[in-house]
Amino acid sequence: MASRRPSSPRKEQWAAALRVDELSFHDRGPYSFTVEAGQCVGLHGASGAGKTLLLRAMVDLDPHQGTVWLGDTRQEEIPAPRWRRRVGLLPAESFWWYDLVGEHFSRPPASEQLVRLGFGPEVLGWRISRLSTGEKQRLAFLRLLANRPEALLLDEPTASLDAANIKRVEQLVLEYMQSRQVPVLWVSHDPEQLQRVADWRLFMDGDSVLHREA
Ligand SMILES: Nc1ncnc2c1ncn2[C@@H]1O[C@H](COP(=O)(O)OP(=O)(O)OP(=O)(O)O)[C@@H](O)[C@H]1O
Repeated sequence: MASRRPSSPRKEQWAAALRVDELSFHDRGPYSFTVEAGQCVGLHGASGAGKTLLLRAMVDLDPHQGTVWLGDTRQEEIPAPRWRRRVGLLPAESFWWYDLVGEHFSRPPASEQLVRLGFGPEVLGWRISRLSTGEKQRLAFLRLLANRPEALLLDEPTASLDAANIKRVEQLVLEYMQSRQVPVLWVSHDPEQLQRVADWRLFMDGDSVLHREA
């Protein structure tokens, strides 16, 4: 983990921690943990353990008890769409509802980020139907960053990518996290990836328990 932090200029910073407070949903939980500002926590556990459900509850996509805090703001204090802009979820499978890539960006993506993930500006005119799975995953990630979320919830964000693009996405997340001091919760089945990106890890077992690991 020692060499993982790229240096980058400090931009706008929010520096708010993300705190999960006695969160339970369906028949799981309660879960409590904190991701500090500028920190990446890796979340792993067996398939079906409930990692995706946890992320969905954190952005109020499923019914739940307990709450989530971003700094001093409680999830239920602000309308769900606004909360989801502030706490950005990258789902394992991205959703696309318009014909063209560019129609899905509320703000234009940073051209430097587009280039780093292998795209030129013309990608904004591409049809969604022509995209490969990996292209969709990279573009969904860029769409998320373009909204400038104050916290990132990443559900297997590199599952469909080749080794070079995995490294680029990891690098971009860490730069964004560090320069804006956002908390990041990163779900992955790859222990080596979590070793590279995470400050510490949470293991979700089948008995609704989260174990903190170094
Ligand atoms: N709305 C729901 N209500 C109840 N159970 C659900 C609901 N959606 C999913 N599940 C179940 O909850 C379990 C946990 O699903 P989840 O997708 O969170 O697992 P996961 O840990 O993310 O797994 P994977 O690593 O395979 O992505 C699964 O058995 C799933 O079928």
